[in-house]
Amino acid sequence: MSTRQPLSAHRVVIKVGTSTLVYPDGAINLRAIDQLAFVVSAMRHRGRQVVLVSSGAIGVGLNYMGAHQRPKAIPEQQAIAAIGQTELISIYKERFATYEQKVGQVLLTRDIFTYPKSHRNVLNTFESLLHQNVVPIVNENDTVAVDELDHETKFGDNDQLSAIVATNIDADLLIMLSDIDGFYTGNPQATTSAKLLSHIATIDEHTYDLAGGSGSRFGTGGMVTKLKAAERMLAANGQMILANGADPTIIFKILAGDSVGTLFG
Ligand SMILES: Nc1ncnc2c1ncn2[C@@H]1O[C@H](COP(=O)(O)OP(=O)(O)O)[C@@H](O)[C@H]1O
Ligand SMILES: N[C@@H](CCC(=O)OP(=O)(O)O)C(=O)O
Repeated sequence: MSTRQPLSAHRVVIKVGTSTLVYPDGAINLRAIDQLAFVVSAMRHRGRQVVLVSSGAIGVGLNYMGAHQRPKAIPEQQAIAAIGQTELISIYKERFATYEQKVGQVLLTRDIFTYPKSHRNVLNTFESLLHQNVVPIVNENDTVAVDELDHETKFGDNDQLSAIVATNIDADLLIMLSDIDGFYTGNPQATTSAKLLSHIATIDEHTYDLAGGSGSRFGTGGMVTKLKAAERMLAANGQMILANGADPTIIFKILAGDSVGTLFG
């Protein structure tokens, strides 16, 4: 199965989507969160530096409030995210603690890196956390982010946020876990004949033609934002792997060079 080189990346960003953390019926996938804590802790103990970018605030918030539908109004979504983020991070803290791994919460907006002083402060925070062997758990600061056209802090896109974080902290590899085995020649939910692409060296408009929107009820990005994230990584001479997060121990296979998911770059 091992058709790729093992990935020696020292600094790795892992992005995990709502679809990995929340079941389609709205329940929290505690097993996935536990496995994630196990894998990330193991990577850390083997000398890698890992940053986790985790979605799920809205999905977990809906579950916590016993709601089944994502509210339409932005303030209500932001309130649900505030509630869910608290719950999400406390689950992470507890699960990571069983593997003797400390975590720190970092909430960011996408434009943070465009302001020199905040940029410097955020980078210093990451460096300090990593230096202290603490795993930063990042999400968008959903209560601050706004949903305005042409405004960079558009609400709800952790795919691009993860690539912005990865390129700014000079991570070599972005592992993006979703609810699908990788990038297909079309949205598999709409096109049954769609085929998995194992390697994409360059991204152009033809690649975007193959990408569709989100397949889950609580996720936001779909494949377009994942391609944009991959483009950012490639432009910074990094790599991105899109793989299925149903079993987060797939990360061990990815790092070993097994041919799973789609490798960009
Ligand atoms: N070309 C494609 N290849 C794979 N999945 C695609 C493609 N186009 C659209 N999709 C959809 O994108 C979904 C993953 O995006 P999303 O629902 O936002 O997940 P996440 O919550 O992990 O970010 C898949 O489940 C699939 O339905
Ligand atoms: N920040 C929001 C959603 C962000 C988002 O991009 O969601 P997803 O498409 O599942 O990665 C949350 O935590 O619910």
